[in-house]
Amino acid sequence: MSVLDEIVEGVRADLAERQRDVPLGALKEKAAAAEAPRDALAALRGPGVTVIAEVKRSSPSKGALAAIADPAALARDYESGGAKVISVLTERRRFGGSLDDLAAVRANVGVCVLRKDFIVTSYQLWEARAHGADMALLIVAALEQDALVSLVERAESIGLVPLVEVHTEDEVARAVDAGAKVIGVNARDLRTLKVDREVFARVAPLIPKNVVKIAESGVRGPHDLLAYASNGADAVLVGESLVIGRDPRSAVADLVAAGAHPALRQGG
Ligand SMILES: O=C(O)c1ccccc1NCC(=O)[C@H](O)[C@H](O)COP(=O)(O)O
Repeated sequence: MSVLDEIVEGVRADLAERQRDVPLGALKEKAAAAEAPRDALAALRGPGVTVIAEVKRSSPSKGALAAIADPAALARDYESGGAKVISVLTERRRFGGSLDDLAAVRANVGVCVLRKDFIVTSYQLWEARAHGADMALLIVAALEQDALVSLVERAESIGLVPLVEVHTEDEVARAVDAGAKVIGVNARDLRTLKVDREVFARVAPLIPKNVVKIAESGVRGPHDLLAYASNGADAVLVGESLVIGRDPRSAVADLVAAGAHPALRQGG
């Protein structure tokens, strides 16, 4: 069984418990009462390279990264550094996250919020919206094509922008076929955990021009952002290097400054 399979197995077990505790009807009522979603597509298409900063306590590849007692405070630092989207890992077993983290971040920042998890059912999309998310991650490698297509449609119908994650050329074709408007190329192979920053350069040219392209994983600082941007990234998603550093606000500000360089794309 691959790491991804193991993670998804745990996610399904936790999900079954939540589904017993909170009926879908109650979740839909909570989603209806939530603040309207913010315009994530506009944030991603804005000028410069958009920085998506992640709240990440631990990971299967590195184990514990940072305690993050107050995810909302970290998210506020990210926002004041210039991040336009905050990614919140809500998976519990391997990443130490929760839906409470998502709600706390939503309540404390004005920018868009992404639910980063291993979403396999529409119930999780309703959870994301009910806890204030504007975007939700859908990982192509974790989904059959029919499920991917219906989750993309369902996410959009409830006001979420789906970030459809790929790692290979074939997965790009599946994401495009599913109607993704935002595709993230993860440099990390979720089956082996190996990070290869060259994957973006190889795979991104296959993504249609009108689709937002996000480079995920492996950004250690401005030089990596610039390399991804030179290969067409509209945004970068950064976790580990921000949470292990001493000053996440300045680390985000440095990335934002690099991404605002006039030689790079200027939005649209
Ligand atoms: O981070 C991991 O080890 C990991 C393992 C298995 C599935 C997903 C994993 N990470 C999720 C992510 O995609 C990253 O958190 C995100 O792209 C940020 O990456 P990084 O900046 O390298 O922390």
